[in-house]
Amino acid sequence: MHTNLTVPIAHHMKQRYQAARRLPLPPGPPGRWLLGNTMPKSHVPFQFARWTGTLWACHRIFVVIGSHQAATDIMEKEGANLADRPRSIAVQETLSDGLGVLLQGSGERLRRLRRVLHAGLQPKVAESYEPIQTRHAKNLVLDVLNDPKNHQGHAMRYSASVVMSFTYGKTTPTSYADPEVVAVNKALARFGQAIRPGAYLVDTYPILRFVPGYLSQLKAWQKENLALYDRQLDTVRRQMREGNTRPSFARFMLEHQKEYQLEDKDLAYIAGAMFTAGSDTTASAITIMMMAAATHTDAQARVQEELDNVVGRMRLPTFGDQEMLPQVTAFMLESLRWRPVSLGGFAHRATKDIIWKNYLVPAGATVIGNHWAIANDPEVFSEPHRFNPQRWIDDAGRVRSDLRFFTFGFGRRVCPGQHVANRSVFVNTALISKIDTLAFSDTANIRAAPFEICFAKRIDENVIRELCAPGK
Ligand code: HEM
Repeated sequence: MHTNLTVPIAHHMKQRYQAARRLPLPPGPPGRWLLGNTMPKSHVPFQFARWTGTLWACHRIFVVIGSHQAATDIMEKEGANLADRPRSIAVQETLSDGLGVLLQGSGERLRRLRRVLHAGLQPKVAESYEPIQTRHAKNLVLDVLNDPKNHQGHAMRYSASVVMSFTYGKTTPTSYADPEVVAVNKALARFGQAIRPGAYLVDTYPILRFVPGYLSQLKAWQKENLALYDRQLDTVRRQMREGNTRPSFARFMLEHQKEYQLEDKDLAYIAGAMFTAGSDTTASAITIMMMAAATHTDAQARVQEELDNVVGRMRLPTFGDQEMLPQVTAFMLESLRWRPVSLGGFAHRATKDIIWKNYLVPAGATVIGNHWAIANDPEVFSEPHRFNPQRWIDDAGRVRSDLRFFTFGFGRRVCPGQHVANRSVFVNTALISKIDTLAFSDTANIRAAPFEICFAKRIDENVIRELCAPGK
């Protein structure tokens, strides 16, 4: 948080808070008298990263956290007072019928959901999914070699297949055109669209929910989603009755439904949430890692050297090698810091007043840890714009245990899928084929081995045509 920024100008509100609680709010960007700050319409995370501090909008207080220290002190240490989410009428109450995990407010239901998520995704269980990840990562590498242009599509197929495998025990390699994957992706796209800040005015003006027809589209999607998730869980139930299920998260929940006090609807929704939360995110992390590899060949060469030394070329790297592969781990950690998947972070809500360095984060405030700003905090990550995996390595050549980035969010709402996700990124980083900038023909004048580049235009082609027209 930049304490040198000027205070917001929604003065009357600010003074009320200060008088009541005697401490100032963290300073933020200037806003307009009475109206407070105008919320950005696009590229919200980047805009918020420039605006760290307190914002006022629509009579709500937003505290945007942009430094590593403030994230540690507030989001982590005060995690118990920030486990709540701001109310979400459009997505949580309507589209998800109050059943979603990501936007569930704090309290008894959240505790039950997180308990079962933790049990089904904790490190020991995540370890049991490693063979699934290894198998699909090998397919990903073969797909990339076969059709390099479509590497992003392959990463998406990888992530979708892995989620479907460990959630429902699907064994067949999932294609992205698989009707089931198409259906869950449709649900995911609708969720993604609805959750965009400002997508539904009803979250600012709750009265709108009484306007006839206003929420009807979301309600129709809600029915479709629930039917889809029910069908998927029913398949596992049927397989259990027939005695031919494989271990999966869904089976685990069905077997322990009583113990975790979950209703049928909860189960269907939690399993469905695995895809929503874990598919695109993982694909994006893998693609970022590949982007880093393609654009930082020196850093990648170091990873390849380590792989050659530790694993050699007669076998593939495995999870068992990770301890001995600090460069692979560092490359992955740096990719996740360099371009954080959850760029803007998810909103938490303070349920108690939090005091930080003589500032007040008042109860009721929406508190957002801005991953982009924190990743670029020069106090912790020197030259933050540089992609430098070595920042994660200590003097003894090991992965530093004293440095961390908040790839998976904060405190009590930290991503429960992190152990599964990290394994996916690790195994794909270790398996990804080498980008060799010394791959030339053995001839007097060298010729580069085939490689692909995507060109983006800087100048519109019509302008180029015009400039190149005869007589110009
Ligand atoms: C690289 C991949 C992933 C990234 C970067 C990621 C990141 C995140 C972040 C930032 C949050 C919100 C944390 C906060 O509110 O502070 C979150 C929540 C969540 N993630 Fe992930 N995630 C990934 C993969 C996964 C996977 C594979 C799963 C499931 C297997 C998963 C399940 C969830 C769930 C259920 C939540 C909601 C938790 C809650 O609100 O209490 N995520 N994730």
